[in-house]
Amino acid sequence: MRELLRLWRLFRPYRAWMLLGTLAAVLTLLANVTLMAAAGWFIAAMASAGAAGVAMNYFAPAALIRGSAIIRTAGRYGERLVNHEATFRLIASLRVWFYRHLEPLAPARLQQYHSGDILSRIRADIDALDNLYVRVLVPVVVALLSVTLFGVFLALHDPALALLGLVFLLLAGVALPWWAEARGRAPGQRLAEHEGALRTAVIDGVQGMAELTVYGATERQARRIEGLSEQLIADQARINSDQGLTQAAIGLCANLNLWLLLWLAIPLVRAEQLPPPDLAMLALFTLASFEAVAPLPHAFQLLGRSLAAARRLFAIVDTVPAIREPDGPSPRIERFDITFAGVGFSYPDAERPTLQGIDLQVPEGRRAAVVGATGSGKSTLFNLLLRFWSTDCGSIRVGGHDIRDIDSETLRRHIAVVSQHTHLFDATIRENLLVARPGATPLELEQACRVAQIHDFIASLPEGYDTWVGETGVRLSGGQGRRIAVARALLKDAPILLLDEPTEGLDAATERSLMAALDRLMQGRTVLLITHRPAGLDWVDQILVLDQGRERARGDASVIPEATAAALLELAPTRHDD
Ligand SMILES: Nc1ncnc2c1ncn2[C@@H]1O[C@H](COP(=O)(O)OP(=O)(O)OP(=O)(O)O)[C@@H](O)[C@H]1O
Repeated sequence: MRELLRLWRLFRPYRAWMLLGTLAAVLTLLANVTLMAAAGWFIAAMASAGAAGVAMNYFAPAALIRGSAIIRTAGRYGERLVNHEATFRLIASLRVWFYRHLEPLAPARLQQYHSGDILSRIRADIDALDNLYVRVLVPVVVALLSVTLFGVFLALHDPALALLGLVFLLLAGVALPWWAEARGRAPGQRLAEHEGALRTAVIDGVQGMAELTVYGATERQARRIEGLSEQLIADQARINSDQGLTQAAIGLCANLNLWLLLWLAIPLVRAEQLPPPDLAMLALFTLASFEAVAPLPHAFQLLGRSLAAARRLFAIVDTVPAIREPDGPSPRIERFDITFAGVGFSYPDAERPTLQGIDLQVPEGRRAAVVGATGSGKSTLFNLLLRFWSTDCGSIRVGGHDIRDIDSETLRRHIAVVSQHTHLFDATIRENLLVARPGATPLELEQACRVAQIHDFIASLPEGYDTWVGETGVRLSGGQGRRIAVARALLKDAPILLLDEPTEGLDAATERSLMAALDRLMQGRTVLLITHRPAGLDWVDQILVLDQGRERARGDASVIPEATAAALLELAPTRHDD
C-alpha cells in the first residue's frame, strides 16, 4: 500500500491525462453496453410491432444505436490515444527519475548490483509501473464506476434483477481476480527474478564469449541460460493458463447470470410487469456488462507484479549515497594544490583498512607519483579525491578547501583522469571526444588529437572522426583508446590531472610515445600519477610508496631515483608489523 501511495505521488504530473483516459474508457464501455442493450430492445420491439401490425417510431432507437456505435469507436480511439500518450510521458519521466537517483550512487553503492540487474530495473520494472496505470488503475476505476451505474439501471427495472447482476459481477470482478492474484503471486515473483537472472546470464555470456570459448565453457553457459529460460517458460505458462481459466470463468458467470435473469424475468413478462422488448434488452445488457470486469483478473495479477517492481526500484532509489553533498554553497576553488592529511579508509566488508594515515602534499602545478604493488591502495586514493567514496578519517583538501565542503560536480569539473580503463562509448570517435567538452569545435578536437598523437591514425580511417568505435571501443587498440583518453583530458583542460597507470599493458615503443603525449598534457597542471612501473617517475617531483595501504617511503625524484623506487616496489608486499 505504501508503494502504491508513493507511486501515486510520482504520477502526479500525469493525473489530468489519467483522468481523461479513464473518462474515455468509461464512455466507451457505456456506449458499448448501450449499443448492445438498445439493439436487443430494438430488434425485439420491431418484431413484436410487426407481429401485432402496429406502427412504431424507429428513429429514436436507431439514432441511439448509431450514436452509441460512433461514441464507442471514437471513445476507443480517444482512450488509446490519451492513455498511450500518458503512458509514454509517464515512462519517460520515471526513467529520468530513476536515473537521477542512480547517478549519485555510482560507483560506490552500485557495485553490489550486476549491470544486467540495473538494466532490468530500468527497463522491465519501469514498464511494469506503466502497467499499473493502463492495466490496473484504469480498469479498476472503469469497473467501479460502470458496475455502480449498471446496478442502478437494473434496479430501476427490478431490484431482484439488480441484485442478481451485482452478485455475478462481484463474483467475476472481485472473487475471481482475488483467486487469480493469489495463484499468480509466487510465479509472478519468480518470473521477475528469472527475467533479471536470464538477462544477466545472457549479457555475461555475450560479453565473456571470448573467455568462454577459450576455456570451452560455452556449453555450460548455454545450459545455464537454457535452464533459466525453462523456468521462465514454466512460470509464464502457469500464469497464462490461469488467465485462460479466469477468462473462461468470467464467461461462465456471464452466461449463468443470463440464464438466471431469464428465469426471473420471463414470469415478469408473462405477468405483463415487464414489456417483452425489455427482456431482450436486459439479456444483452447483462452479457455486455461483463466487459467491465473482464480485465480485472489480469489487473490484479499485474498489481502484485507492479508493486514488486516498485519495491525493487525504491530499494535503489532509497539507498543513501556513499558521499554526502555539502549543505551550503560550494567555496570557489582558486588554487589547485592537493593535500591528503592523515587519510584513512576501508571499503565495506574489507578485512583490513585499505588506507591508513596517508599524508601527501602536491603544490599547485607540481607532480607527485604514488607507487606500490597491486592492491596497495593507489587507485583508492583517486577514488577518494574524486569523491566516489568518502574518507573514514583525515581530510583531503584542494586549494585549501576540504573536499567534503565542495559539491562533487564542482570538484570533478576541475579534475581530468586518464586511466588504464578508459571507457569508450558505443559511438563515433567524435562523440567520444565530445564527452569531455560538448561544445568543442572540430579544430579543437583535431588539436587535442594531434597532441595525443592519435590524429594521424583517425585521419587515415575512411570515416575519420565519424568512425564508430564499437561497444566499449572494441574497434580500437588499447594504446589508441588510451590516446583518446589523453585527448579527452586535453579537451577538458582541467587544472588537476590524475593519471592511473596510463601506460599499463602497452609495449615499450607505444609507452614511450604515449608518455611524450602525457608530458604535453601535464604542462602547468597539478598531477598525481599512479604507477607500479618506473616509466614517468623521473618526471615527478615527489614519490609516495604505498605498502598495503600505508606509507612505506617518500621523497622527491632525486631522493628516490627510479632504481630505488623499483626496488621499493619489490619490497612492497611485505607486511607492516607496527
Ligand atoms: N570497490 C571496491 N570495493 C571493495 N574493495 C575494493 C574496491 N576497490 C578496491 N578494493 C580493494 O582495496 C584494495 C586496494 O585496491 P586499489 O584498487 O586501491 O589498489 P591499487 O594499488 O590501485 O591496485 P592496482 O595496482 O592493482 O590497480 C584491494 O585489496 C582491493 O581488493
